[in-house]
Amino acid sequence: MEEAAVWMTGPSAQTMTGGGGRIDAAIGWERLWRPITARGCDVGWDIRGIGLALCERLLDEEPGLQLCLACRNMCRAQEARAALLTSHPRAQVGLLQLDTSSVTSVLKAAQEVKLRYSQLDYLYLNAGIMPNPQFDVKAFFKGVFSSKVVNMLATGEGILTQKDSTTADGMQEVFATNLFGHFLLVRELESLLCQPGHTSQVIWTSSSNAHQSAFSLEDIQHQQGTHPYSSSKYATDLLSLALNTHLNKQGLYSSVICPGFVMTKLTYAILPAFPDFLWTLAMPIFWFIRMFTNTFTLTSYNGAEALFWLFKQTPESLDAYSKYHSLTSGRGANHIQPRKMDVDEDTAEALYQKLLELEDQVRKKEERRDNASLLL
Ligand SMILES: NC(=O)C1=CN([C@@H]2O[C@H](COP(=O)(O)OP(=O)(O)OC[C@H]3O[C@@H](n4cnc5c(N)ncnc54)[C@H](OP(=O)(O)O)[C@@H]3O)[C@@H](O)[C@H]2O)C=CC1
Ligand SMILES: CC(C)=CCC[C@@H](C)[C@H]1CC[C@H]2C3=C(CC[C@]12C)[C@@]1(C)CCC(=O)C[C@@H]1CC3
Repeated sequence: MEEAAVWMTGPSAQTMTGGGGRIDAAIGWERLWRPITARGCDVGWDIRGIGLALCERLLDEEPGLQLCLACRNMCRAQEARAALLTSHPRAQVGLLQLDTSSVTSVLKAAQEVKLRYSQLDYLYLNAGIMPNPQFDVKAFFKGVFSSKVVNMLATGEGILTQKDSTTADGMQEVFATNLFGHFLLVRELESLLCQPGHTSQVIWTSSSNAHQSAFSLEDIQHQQGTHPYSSSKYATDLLSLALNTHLNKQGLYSSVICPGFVMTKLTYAILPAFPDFLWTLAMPIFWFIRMFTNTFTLTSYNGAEALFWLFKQTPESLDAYSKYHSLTSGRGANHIQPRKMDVDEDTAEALYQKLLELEDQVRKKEERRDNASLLL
C-alpha cells in the first residue's frame, strides 16, 4: 500500500469539438485553448479545467508528487494523465473511475482507494456541474448600467438560472454531483484522512455564486428552485465548516476556495450560441473588466491559484470561516484573498445532520440492492 499525497475529483482534460481554425486566434492569448496534439478519444480543442491546471501547478512545485485523478470519463482521464506525464515524466499519476453523482460509483471508488493507499494528505473536491444554464440577457444589460454591476460580474448573481434533473438514485443531479457525492467520499475516506499524528486537507472548489438566498434547510437538494448550482455551492461552504467542527481534532482540516470567473467548459456552456470568434473578441473586454474586478481570473492557471496556495499552507493556520479567493489584477498578477463566508455554525450543523440521515438512507438502499443481486 502506498501513501497518496494528493487525490482529486474532476481534473480531466476537457475537449471542445468543432470550432475549426478560428480558435487558433486565441492560442497564446493567455493559453485559453490548446490544440490536442496526441489525439485520443475526442477530436477537437482542449480547454483545461481548473483541476488539470492545478495538477500541473502541483507537479511544477513537486515533480515527484503522487497524484490520483478521479474522473467519470476514463478516456479524458487518460488524456489528462498523458499530458501530465509529458510535462512531468517523474510524476506518479494514478487514475480512478468516479462519478460523484452516483452512490454506487462513489462507494466503489472509495473501496478502491482504501485498497491502494494507506493515507491521504490532500483531497481536492473539484468536480462540479452547472447543467442547462439560462443566461438572462435582459437582467445582464440592466445590471451593467446599475450600481450592482461589480457584484453581478463577480458573482453572476441575478443573471443565471439552471434546469436540474434527477439521478438514477433519485437525487437532484446538481446536489448529488457537487455536494453529496463528495460528502459520501469524505465519509468513506475518513480513516485515510484521519490518521493518528497526521494532518490532512480537504479542499473544496466552491464559488462566489454561493448565495445564502438560494439555499434552504427545508430543501437541501433544491428541488423547488431555479438556482441549484448556487444552492449546492452555499451548502459546500456550510459543509466545510461542519467538517472542521467535527473532524479538526482528528487531524482533518477542510477549506473552500473560489477560483473567480474562469473560461472552461462549464462557463462556455452559459452562452452556447456564442460563436468562437465572439468569445475571442470578448477577451479584450474581459481583460478591461479585470481592471475593475480582479475576480476575472479567466485562465485555469490563474483560477487554480487558491487551490495551489492551500497546498503550501499548514492546515492549522487556515480559517474555517473564510473562503480563499483566487484573484488576478489588471496587470495579470495573481494573489489570494481570504473573505469571511456568510455561514453560521448552527445552520452548518443542521445541514450536516441532514446529510448524515440521507447517507444512512442511501447506504440501506445500496445494501438492499446488493442483497437482491446476491439472491439472483
Ligand atoms: N469556471 C468558473 O468560472 C468557475 C468554476 N467553479 C467550480 O470549479 C470546479 C471546476 O470547474 P471548471 O474547471 O470550471 O469546469 P469543467 O467543466 O472544466 O470541470 C469540471 C470537472 O468536473 C467533472 N465532473 C462533472 N461531473 C462529474 C461527476 N458526476 N463525476 C465526476 N466528475 C465530474 C468534469 O468531468 P468531465 O470531464 O467528465 O466533464 C470536469 O473534469 C467546479 O466545481 C465549478 O463549479 C467555481 C467558480 C467559477
Ligand atoms: C461580454 C460578455 C460575453 C459578457 C457575459 C459575461 C457573463 C457570461 C459572465 C460574467 C460573470 C460571470 C460569472 C460566471 C458565469 C459567467 C458570467 C456570468 C459564474 C457564475 C460561473 C460559475 C461560478 O461558479 C461563478 C461565476 C461568477 C461570474
